[in-house]
Amino acid sequence: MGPLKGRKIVEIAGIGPGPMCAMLLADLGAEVVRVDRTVDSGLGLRRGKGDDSAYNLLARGRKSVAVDLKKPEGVETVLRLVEQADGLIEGFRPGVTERLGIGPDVCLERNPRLVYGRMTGWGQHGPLAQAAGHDINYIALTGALHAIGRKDSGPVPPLNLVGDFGGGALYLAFGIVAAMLEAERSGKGQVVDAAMTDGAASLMTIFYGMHASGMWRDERGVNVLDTGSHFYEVYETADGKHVSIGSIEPKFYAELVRLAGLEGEELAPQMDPANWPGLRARFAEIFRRKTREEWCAIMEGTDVCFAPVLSLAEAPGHPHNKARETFVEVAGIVQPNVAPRFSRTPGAVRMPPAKAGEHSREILADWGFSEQEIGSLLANKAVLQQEV
Ligand SMILES: CC(C)(COP(=O)(O)OP(=O)(O)OC[C@H]1O[C@@H](n2cnc3c(N)ncnc32)[C@H](O)[C@@H]1OP(=O)(O)O)[C@@H](O)C(=O)NCCC(=O)NCCSC(=O)C(=O)O
Repeated sequence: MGPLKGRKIVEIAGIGPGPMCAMLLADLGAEVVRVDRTVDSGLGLRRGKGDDSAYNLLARGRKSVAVDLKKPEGVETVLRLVEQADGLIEGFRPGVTERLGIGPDVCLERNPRLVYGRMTGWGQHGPLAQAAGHDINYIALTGALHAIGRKDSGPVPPLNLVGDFGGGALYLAFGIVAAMLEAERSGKGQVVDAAMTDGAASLMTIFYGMHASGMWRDERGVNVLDTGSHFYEVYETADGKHVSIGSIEPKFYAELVRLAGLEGEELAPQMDPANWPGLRARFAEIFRRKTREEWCAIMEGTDVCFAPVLSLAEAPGHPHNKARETFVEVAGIVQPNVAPRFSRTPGAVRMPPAKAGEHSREILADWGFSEQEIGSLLANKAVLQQEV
């Protein structure tokens, strides 16, 4: 099931955004084969409890073949998968796949329709292209990191959501799907260069417009949406928890004022930034008077634009999330469900994360390798079968 059913993708396993992109495509029905390493790269998930791979949720929905790409037979194995694929995902430093022998030129020669998806931080070229980095560095270069945080605080890294996942995985997924659509018409594949700096910069588009118009000051924590205003804020409640308020429009703000019990009070005008610190102090004092639950009873589901701030442990249990099955339990682990939703061809979490090389024999057989070929690849350790 899923709108990408029938599409075949080869994922050369990496970290962070590449696996997330592969997960998104697999959730929507693509048949993704994950090419893992034959030895532990040391880049995997750090051990929490139990078996690492079971908790590596970004690896869900697809089978794994473990291939040693430093062996010519391993390279040839991947190229044979590539011949049959619609797309490929890789997330190494620029030049790594070329040196391994699975670069875009070689792959597109084997399969001219292939969409070759490349996930990096800095992109395939530019002065920083060869430097190591992580999300925090990539978003630092886009204006995004500078903009996030409170007045008088330093920048606050927004987890690795903006670079790895928003600016990286999602743009690569979008790029791969767009290029696959184009390949259907032209018969030609191409390279998709998804750089997290480009993606994170793209996510900042609206702020560049607001800045150019004079509506956004190039400082943290003094603007409408960056906790500068009192009506787009999180407030602490009597029990030390928090609620989120997003009452931007005057009619929704009026509802906030009413349900906060401030209707009778002479409040300074909402939209003048000069009034924001004073109004924030007033609302902070009001919200501290009741618990989060009590505020939910008053404001949740109204047009205040309100929601309780839930923790990871709490979120899956919220009635709205439960009603919509926003979270799902797979193999005993609660996790976010597939998004978005399709009316005719819904996606699904098809399987829990595989161990590296768990399906090596099965994948190769499915993709047309003979018993003899599989036996020889296993014998010379170009491919490893993990026994589970
Ligand atoms: C993350 C990295 C800095 C990690 O750097 P390195 O550990 O030095 O890896 P490189 O990419 O340079 O090279 C990968 C090496 O793995 C080897 N390699 C890969 N697959 C295989 C298999 N199957 N078999 C054998 N060898 C393999 C490959 O030949 C390279 O080795 P050699 O042949 O010996 O060179 C880089 O991969 C990178 O810049 N990637 C793009 C951006 C990125 O993903 N950033 C992190 C996002 S995650 C994040 O931000 C976060 O988690 O937080």
